[in-house]
Formats: sequence, C-alpha cells, structure tokens
Amino acid sequence: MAGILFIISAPSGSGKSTLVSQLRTLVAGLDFSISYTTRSPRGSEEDGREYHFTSREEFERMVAAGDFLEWAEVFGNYYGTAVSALAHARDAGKDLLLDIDVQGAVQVMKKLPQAVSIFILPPSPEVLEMRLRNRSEAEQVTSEAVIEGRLAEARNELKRIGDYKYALVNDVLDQAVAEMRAIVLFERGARDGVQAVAESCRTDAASPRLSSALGTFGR
Ligand SMILES: Nc1nc2c(ncn2[C@@H]2O[C@H](COP(=O)(O)OP(=O)(O)O)[C@@H](O)[C@H]2O)c(=O)[nH]1
Ligand SMILES: Nc1ncnc2c1ncn2[C@@H]1O[C@H](COP(=O)(O)OP(=O)(O)O)[C@@H](O)[C@H]1O
Repeated sequence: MAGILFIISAPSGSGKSTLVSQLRTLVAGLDFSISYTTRSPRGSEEDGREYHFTSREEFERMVAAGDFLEWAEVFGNYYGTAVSALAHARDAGKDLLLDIDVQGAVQVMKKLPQAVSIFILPPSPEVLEMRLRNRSEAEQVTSEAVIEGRLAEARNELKRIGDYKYALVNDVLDQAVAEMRAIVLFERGARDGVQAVAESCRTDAASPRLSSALGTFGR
C-alpha cells in the first residue's frame, strides 16, 4: 500500500512543532523526516533528533549531488529534505510527514502532486508575536530583529495558503491537534477505501459473503 506524504507548513512560532510532536504521540505509523539545516542548534536540540545540523559546504555538496527532494533558504540558513526520507518511510510501511517552509512545500507539490498539504496558522498576528516572544524568552536567544523578521515573513507565507489542501488554526492546542489527527485519519481512510469497505458491510448491501453465511444458518 502506498504511503501518504503529508506536508506541513506554518509561519515560525505558530506552534507547528508543538502540534506535530503531539500528533506523533496520538497517531501510529507516521514517520517524521529529519531535515538537514545549516542553522545552529537551539536550546536542547540535538544533532540527528530535531535536525541534521550541517555546514554550508556540506549542504552545498549535497545539493550538487542531488541528495535533496527539496531545499530552500529560510531566515538566512539552508534547510533541505533528503530524497532518502521517502524510501525509508516506504520501506518501513509508514506515512511520512515533512515539516517544511512554503518554498520547499511548493517544490514537493510540483514533484509529488499526490502529497497532502496542511497549513497551520496562528489565530492572529498579536498571538503569533506573543508566542514568538514567550519562546525567545524561554530560550534566551532570539533578538528583536529576528522576531520582527519572523512576523513580516509570516504575512508573506500566508499568501501561499491557497496552494495547500487543508488549513487549520492553532488557537486551542487540543482542538488543533484533534483536527490534524482527523485529517491524517481521513486521508488514510480515503486511501484505503474505508467508505467502500464499510458500505459493503451494511446489512442492506446484499453482500454475497453475508448472504452465504446467513444461508448456512438457514436464514
Ligand atoms: N524547505 C524546507 N524548510 C524547512 C525544512 N526543515 C525545516 N524547514 C522550515 O524552516 C523554517 C525554520 O525552522 P526552524 O529553524 O526550526 O524555526 P522555527 O520554525 O521557528 O521553529 C520553518 O518554516 C520550517 O518549516 C526543510 O527540510 N526544507
Ligand atoms: N495552541 C497554543 N496555545 C498557546 N501556546 C502555544 C500553542 N501552540 C504552541 N504554543 C507555544 O507557542 C510557542 C511556539 O510554538 P512552536 O511549536 O515552537 O512553534 P513553531 O514550531 O511553529 O515555530 C511555544 O512556546 C509553544 O509552547
């Protein structure tokens, strides 16, 4: 059975990482592609867990070698998804989730139009700003200029929302997680023909298997 490729994008600070990590505890069979990036690790991030942290030279070598399904420059750093992530997920019989920016998402949509894209947005620019400030306070790294840049970029990224199949607002976290889970389960259902299977089991569907079993009971 073909795995589903989910593309998730969101303006920085919308809560995408929080949502995705909760989703992964609720839904089995989802592989998460660990991207390559030239940015430095933040807070408690570890190489090979959140990202493969790499040098610009190494990243450029990988681009030249055709190792990336997509790549883009975001906030002055390179980010890319390894082509091998697709084969890994397929071999493991899992669906694959890509957390990538809008530039990368557009590249993947072109190459793999069957991918299911989800855009996450914050309830308002004010809430986005508050989340960016809270997070930067917690991590004690992000400067004012970085926050301003991310807010401006959020407005830019929002322009691409129409390219995505689904959009959800991360206001109340539990609700957004439930919506994301519903999208994943619905798309799996569509792939597996779950509606057709359920309908074939209805008592009024006159299924030959049901008729035959009932016949053996003399009914
Ligand atoms: N195109 C592309 N974007 C990526 C990739 N990995 C992460 N990103 C995006 O890069 C942006 C910055 O990510 P990050 O540095 O983790 O910052 P954060 O979004 O503020 O947590 C986000 O929009 C990510 O979705 C990737 O492999 N390819
Ligand atoms: N629904 C939500 N309500 C309130 N705070 C949230 C919600 N979702 C995420 N956050 C907080 O917002 C900040 C940014 O979330 P994060 O997941 O790091 O964003 P992203 O990965 O999109 O950059 C974090 O401090 C996180 O705890």
